[in-house]
Amino acid sequence: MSLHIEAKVGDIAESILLPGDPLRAKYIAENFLQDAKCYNSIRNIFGYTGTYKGKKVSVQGTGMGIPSISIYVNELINEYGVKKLFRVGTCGAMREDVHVRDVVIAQGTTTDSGIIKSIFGSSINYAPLADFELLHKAYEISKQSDMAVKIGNVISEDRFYNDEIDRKKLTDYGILAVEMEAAALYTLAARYNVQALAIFTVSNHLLTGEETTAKARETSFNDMIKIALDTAIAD
Ligand SMILES: O=P(O)(O)O[C@H]1O[C@H](CO)[C@@H](O)[C@H]1O
Ligand SMILES: O=c1cc[nH]c(=O)[nH]1
Repeated sequence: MSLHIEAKVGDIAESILLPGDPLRAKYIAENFLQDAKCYNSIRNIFGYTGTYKGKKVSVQGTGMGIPSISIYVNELINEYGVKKLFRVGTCGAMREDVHVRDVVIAQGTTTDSGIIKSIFGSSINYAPLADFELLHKAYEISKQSDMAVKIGNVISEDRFYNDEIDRKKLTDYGILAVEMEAAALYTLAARYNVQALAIFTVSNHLLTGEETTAKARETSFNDMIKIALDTAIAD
């Protein structure tokens, strides 16, 4: 048992999906995994282990923001030996060529979070990147299934409500979308020499104000979840 996860060592698979929303973890366990068992309910940040196509996979909520995901990622890697981590999150589209319900995969992340400065100081602008092997597999899987996927740079912002950031400049420099955790996932995965990939469903559009209905979101979430699970079990 770690401080925030009550599982025993061995209860959590080496490959894990990480939604921010603990109820999305429950949804994934109930709809995609066989024989899923809940191993964590501390703070209602649920975690489950089951099988997908015969292989052991876990899914763990991480909460919102870099401080929260950092706790779970640290404990999963260092206390439970997790090796492949897939964030399955929602994001807000920032460009016209990214649409609501698209799947976005973060090849790299940009961030205004203090995590980079707190590790590297002010003279290094570290670039948190996806694991290339996982990114390549996820891209191939999405192509085989004809899923619309955009791959590129996303911004992991510290504040959900942020009207002071220069979004025009960020989109001019290629940022596709905004979310709140991937930069920490990629930075910690690099630090501990494990593999990580962040996959998103676009839940809203920052330019048009468009949002998804709960039902539409569920279907497009499913594409993201399938890409993550099939990549998680690929050899
Ligand atoms: O849907 P999740 O995975 O929580 O991700 C996004 O949604 C939350 C904000 O509503 C933040 O955690 C953001 O990164
Ligand atoms: O962080 C997030 C996640 C989804 N949509 C947003 O606008 N921001």
